[in-house]
Amino acid sequence: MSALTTLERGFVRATASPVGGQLLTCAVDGRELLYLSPLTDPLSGGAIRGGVPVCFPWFGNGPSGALQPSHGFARTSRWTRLSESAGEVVWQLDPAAVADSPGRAEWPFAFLATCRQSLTEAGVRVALTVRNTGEEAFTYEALLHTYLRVSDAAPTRLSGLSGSTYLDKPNDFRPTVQDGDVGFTEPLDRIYSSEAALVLHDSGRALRIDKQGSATTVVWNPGDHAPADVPAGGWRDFVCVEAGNVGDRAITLDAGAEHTLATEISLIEVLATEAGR
Ligand SMILES: O=P(O)(O)OC[C@H]1O[C@H](O)[C@H](O)[C@@H](O)[C@@H]1O
Repeated sequence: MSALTTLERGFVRATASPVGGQLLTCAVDGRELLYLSPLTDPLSGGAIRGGVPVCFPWFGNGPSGALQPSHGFARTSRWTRLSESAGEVVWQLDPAAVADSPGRAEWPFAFLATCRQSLTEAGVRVALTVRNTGEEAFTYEALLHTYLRVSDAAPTRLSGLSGSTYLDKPNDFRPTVQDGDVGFTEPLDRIYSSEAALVLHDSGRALRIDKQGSATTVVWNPGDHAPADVPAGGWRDFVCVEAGNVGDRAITLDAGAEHTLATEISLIEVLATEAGR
């Protein structure tokens, strides 16, 4: 298994893994924007807990609720590094790379996926392009499952979703309208219908989350019931804000068509408390 890729542009540094074609870390002037669990191994071939996993061609267990692996075969597949420069890496996944992957038989279409990770002046842009290289139309879900590092999830607030409707997963996907900022004082798992840009207010800083080609945003924090590859209390170290097209906003591509889903994470404000540390 080849090593991690490192990127550098100005004050921004990042690392990425061929497993999942996945961005792992991105620091601006030494301030890490992404969470990466200390219990995860980015080269083992299993799902990586943290960074920006690429979920494709389905979200969760798919429209039927029965598909495996969770979030599709792309995140545990080995992607090919197509090109690399100091500030950008492009990964590619094609049918040959997933021929033996669990779940491939349930989604057998001809596709080409590229994931472009480009450093910006204040963070990183991740863009997933999926092309239909076959002769029949297909439908897929995709999600850039971004783990944003925070100093403490509990007082963190996410603005930009007020007035949007979300499906509340823990409550049988009940449609609910967001009133004001999203807080993280309790576990949450929501699928918002929204194309809006967002701002995450941590106690020491603010991150801006921009999206393109994305009709849904998933917001997730597991609270104390975090998966086993998150250390005890580790839920406080991240919130997931995930640009995607899932559920009834899945993408259908005709033969030869392509679609790009992108998210850009930028450090926009550092408060005195963090600037001094
Ligand atoms: O444990 P994973 O397969 O990585 O999934 C982690 C989480 O991803 C998304 O945010 C889903 O909305 C959650 O329901 C899921 O628990």
